[in-house]
Amino acid sequence: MHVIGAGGHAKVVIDIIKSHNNKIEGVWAENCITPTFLDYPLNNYSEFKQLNTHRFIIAIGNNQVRKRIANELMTSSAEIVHPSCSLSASVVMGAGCVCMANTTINADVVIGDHVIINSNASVDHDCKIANFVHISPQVGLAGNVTIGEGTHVGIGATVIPGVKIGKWATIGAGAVVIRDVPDYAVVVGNPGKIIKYNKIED
Ligand SMILES: CC(=O)SCCNC(=O)CCNC(=O)[C@H](O)C(C)(C)COP(=O)(O)OP(=O)(O)OC[C@H]1O[C@@H](n2cnc3c(N)ncnc32)[C@H](O)[C@@H]1OP(=O)(O)O
Repeated sequence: MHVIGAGGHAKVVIDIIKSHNNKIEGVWAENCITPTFLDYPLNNYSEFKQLNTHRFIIAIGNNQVRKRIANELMTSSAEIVHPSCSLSASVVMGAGCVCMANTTINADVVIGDHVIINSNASVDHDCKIANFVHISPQVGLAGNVTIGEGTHVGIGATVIPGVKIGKWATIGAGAVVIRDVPDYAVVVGNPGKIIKYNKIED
């Protein structure tokens, strides 16, 4: 498996790949400031396309960067699921997703492409999570929550049933979201309130 990215998120993804006894075939980064990453030689991402392989994971936590690279590569990529993840058989998951340790994803959840479900997060029945979303560690999504493309739900946030969160929004760490959130909104606190809007071109 090839890993694109050489930051903290990539370290955790590499651990998951190794937990399945799969080999790390190469690590690739846009800015190779060091010759190695962990124990692996660091390769320049600009040369990755020439490999023409679908055995890769985009291990970059930033949702916009992950989307740009996914659009550049245009091939399906692997999904990485930690062995401790509790995944309902009815979950539908797109390409390039990462589910980290101790995540729970319950019945009829639909997850798009290149989504991160981070450690100890809980995604309950019938949630719909669009492409390039990041659900941070310890997040709790109740049933029937909808999350739009590119949104980042911060560590420890909670979302009550049926709430719809728009695209490229940010939910602050520890927020309790009890109302729908518009596109690009940044929401913090309990109950969650909008403090500003992201300036993102998607
Ligand atoms: C494995 C991993 O590491 S996964 C990564 C997980 N990362 C996260 O969970 C990060 C989540 N990010 C946050 O919570 C951030 O604080 C954000 C995105 C909500 C806001 O960040 P910024 O845009 O830099 O806002 P800034 O720090 O200037 O704060 C603006 C105001 O909101 C308040 N605020 C910021 N974050 C929060 C929060 N989580 N809860 C309550 N209030 C908050 C600040 O106190 C400040 O209030 P003030 O104007 O009265 O002083």
